[in-house]
Amino acid sequence: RLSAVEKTLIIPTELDSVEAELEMVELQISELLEKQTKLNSRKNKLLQILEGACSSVQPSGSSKPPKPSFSKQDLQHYEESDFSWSKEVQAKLCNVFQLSKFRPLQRAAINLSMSGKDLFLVMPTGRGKSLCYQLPALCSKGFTLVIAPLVSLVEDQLMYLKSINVPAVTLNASSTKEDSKQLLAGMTDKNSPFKLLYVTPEKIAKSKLLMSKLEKAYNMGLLARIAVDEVHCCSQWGHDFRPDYKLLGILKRQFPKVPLVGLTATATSNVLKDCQKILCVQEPITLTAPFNRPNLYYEVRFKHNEDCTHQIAELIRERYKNQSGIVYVFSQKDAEVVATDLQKRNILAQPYHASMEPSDKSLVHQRWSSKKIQVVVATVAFGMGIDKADVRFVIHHTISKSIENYYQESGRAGRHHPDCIVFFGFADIFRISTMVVMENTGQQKLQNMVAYCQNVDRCRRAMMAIHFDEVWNDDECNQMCDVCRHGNDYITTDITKHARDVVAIVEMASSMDEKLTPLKVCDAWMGKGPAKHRKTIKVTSLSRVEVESIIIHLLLHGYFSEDFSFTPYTTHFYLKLGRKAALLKNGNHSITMKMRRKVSESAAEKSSAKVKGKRPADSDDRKSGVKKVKTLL
Ligand SMILES: Nc1ncnc2c1ncn2[C@@H]1O[C@H](COP(=O)(O)OP(=O)(O)OP(=O)(O)O)[C@@H](O)[C@H]1O
Ligand SMILES: [Mg+2]
Ligand SMILES: [Zn+2]
Repeated sequence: RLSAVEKTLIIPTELDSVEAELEMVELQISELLEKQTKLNSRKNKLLQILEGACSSVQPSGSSKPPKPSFSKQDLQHYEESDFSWSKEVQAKLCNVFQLSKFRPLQRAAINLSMSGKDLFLVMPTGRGKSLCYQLPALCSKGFTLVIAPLVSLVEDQLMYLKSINVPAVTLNASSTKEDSKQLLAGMTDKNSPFKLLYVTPEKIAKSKLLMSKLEKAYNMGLLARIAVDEVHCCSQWGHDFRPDYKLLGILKRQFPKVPLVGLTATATSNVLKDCQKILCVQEPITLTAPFNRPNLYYEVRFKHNEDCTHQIAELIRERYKNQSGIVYVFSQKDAEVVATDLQKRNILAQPYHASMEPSDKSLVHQRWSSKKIQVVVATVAFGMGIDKADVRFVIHHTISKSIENYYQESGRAGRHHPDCIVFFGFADIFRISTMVVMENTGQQKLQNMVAYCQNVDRCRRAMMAIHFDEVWNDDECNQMCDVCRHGNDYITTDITKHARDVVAIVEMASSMDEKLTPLKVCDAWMGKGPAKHRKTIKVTSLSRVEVESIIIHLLLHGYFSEDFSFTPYTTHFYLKLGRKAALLKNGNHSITMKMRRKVSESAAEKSSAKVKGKRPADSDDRKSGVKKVKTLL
């Protein structure tokens, strides 16, 4: 038997090696999971392609004729506006919802639903799915039952509906007895005191009283429709499975004659098939609005902090002369500052953010819509109800906090070949990161956005498509993104040595019980840190942009990770070693990275001044004669 002393000597060593091995196992697990996700998405893609191929080569004499699916002609029929309810629908669109026209597929979805069909509606986030059940609810006898996953989501909807005087209610844990009683009575009132009843799926599962009232309303013909929002939550294969959604099959079983509409922004065909089974819907029609907006040009530019507003001003004054646009910024303060900066440069710009008086906000909106001002410098608060066809540019002064947000914000651009440019700044990543620190998947979503910006070799649309789980063919971009337009304007480099050097800096700091922010790490690595660090650091000769790109790459790939520290006033972002950092100890491990070729800045600037009216990408295009290309590293 080991003596106590021997134990204290031997066990720590073994513990170390077990821990190291565990780390490796965890790493392998996470890599396998990543691989699984990729393979699954590839599988789905192949299945869909196969599905398409099979249906087009179906032999005519085959024993099982293909199921009649919803054809283009069918869709055309439902896009018409000569149904018996069309006049009322149009009037309510204008008078109640205060919208001038439908967005793609909204009319078809509403007509299908009004015709009593079961429907799955897949439409990108922010495109107006809610209208597709709210408007029919107003044009039908009785009320519509809406299932939504979150109380907060329901509250948002109720607030909005209240503001436009649509009677809607919810039954949840915080409803008082008196309210619940009144509400339940309303369900069987022929005069329907409300047109929409929102509940969470738990409520359906748990409240027998609710089910019995629904039954009664159904028998009286007052249950007009069932809407299941975020319908992908039914399926375990979806990205947001909620067990209570599994029980919603009861609705179609109990109320087979009530049309159901399921809504989601992201669902593959397999997920939808699963939802169909779970919800017990026989033959739903699926309408899918393509996420792709072919006329938008997507571009990412590096942000060199001080002159970002200058660059934006140049763009607005030259390329977008007299044309409307939006500049999205990170904070209310930024909105004020950037707007003032632009004004100083003789651009008609005004800020827009949540703390402004409602009357001021609508004044800015009005002035912009009527072209009295050219640019709105806005936080994300600027969004609701913007539908201006001639928005020529949407420039992001700061990256969005997720691809979903970016898609939605850049989507505010109009129909005439607008440019969507995002300025990708190193420091901004950490500002946003600390802002979303409390959100469940905040960091992951931000990382995806950062990866979108950092990407140099994949079509921007492809990146979004993958994110939204869409089938995508790279040719469809038509060179309408900077990556497609510039083809192979990047190089692949081995950065292992650099990675070791910069990881060593963070390691050194932590051995001295110090924490470094990403900016401090950059400085230290470039030899600008405090003297006590400089002795032990291998100072790099890389440029600032290169240094930043490498740190971002290491962060995205798990060699670094975020280390938050909270004070009563603010949250700090420090870098610490990530789960993969240990791999660098292995002499055989290597890291490669794809980087943009660096165009000599003065040359780029000169040519961008010349290409008035051309697309931004042309300014640093190889074709435009900029030959001074210096490769990175
Ligand atoms: N036809 C239209 N014209 C202009 N704006 C519209 C139209 N239809 C809807 N909108 C606006 O679009 C915004 C987003 O709508 P909605 O909340 O229904 O999106 P959604 O598709 O449900 O997105 P998510 O997937 O994020 O839930 C709302 O501000 C709504 O007023
Ligand atoms: Mg919605
Ligand atoms: Zn592209």
